[in-house]
Amino acid sequence: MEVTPTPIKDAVVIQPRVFGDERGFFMESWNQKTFCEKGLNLDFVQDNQSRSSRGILRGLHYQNPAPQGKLVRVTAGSVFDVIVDLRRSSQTFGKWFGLELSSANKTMLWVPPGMAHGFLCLEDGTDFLYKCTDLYDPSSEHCLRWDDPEVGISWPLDGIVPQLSAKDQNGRSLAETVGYP
Ligand SMILES: Cc1cn([C@H]2C[C@H](O)[C@@H](COP(=O)(O)OP(=O)(O)O[C@H]3O[C@@H](C)C(=O)[C@@H](O)[C@H]3O)O2)c(=O)[nH]c1=O
Repeated sequence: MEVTPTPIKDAVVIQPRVFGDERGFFMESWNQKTFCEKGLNLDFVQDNQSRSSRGILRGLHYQNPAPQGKLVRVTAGSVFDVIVDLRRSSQTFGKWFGLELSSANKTMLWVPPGMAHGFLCLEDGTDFLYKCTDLYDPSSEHCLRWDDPEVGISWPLDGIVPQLSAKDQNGRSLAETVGYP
């Protein structure tokens, strides 16, 4: 597998090794030893899956306290996945990074604790899978608004009018964010 840095400190793009044959393909989506050898010494305690239609935008979510690191990927369809650094001591505080994750490219993103995370679904029937380093804690969940001008995310909307949950429609700006130290 290949691990590539992103502009956000500690966040990396992971390209798994894919073994294709006449039956289809095989890949390791998580292997504690090989990830550890690449500097990703991770303990996961929860796995999640969501299905979305084209135009659904989930995010940008974070838990504070009890931040979650997330290893994210797509097994059907495609998304534009985004992280925003909320660590006030980080040189990239307030900066965003985004990339396409799809069943075709099989790319994964390691989202370290301290990020707001979300995605725009680009295809109907998209399945989004992720492993988390901490448990879901509704009492500590927050939402950074997807279109905060101070963050300035360039979403690939291409005519899409994003559809958000009621909770996400009430996301806060970066200035109002409960950030991390
Ligand atoms: C996130 C989560 C939700 N739920 C429940 C609560 C609610 O009734 C229902 C849907 O929850 P949400 O609307 O928060 O689901 P969703 O908008 O998909 O939330 C997810 O968005 C992406 C972008 C992330 O990064 C995740 O960490 C998570 O916040 O599922 C759990 O039981 N466990 C969980 O871990």
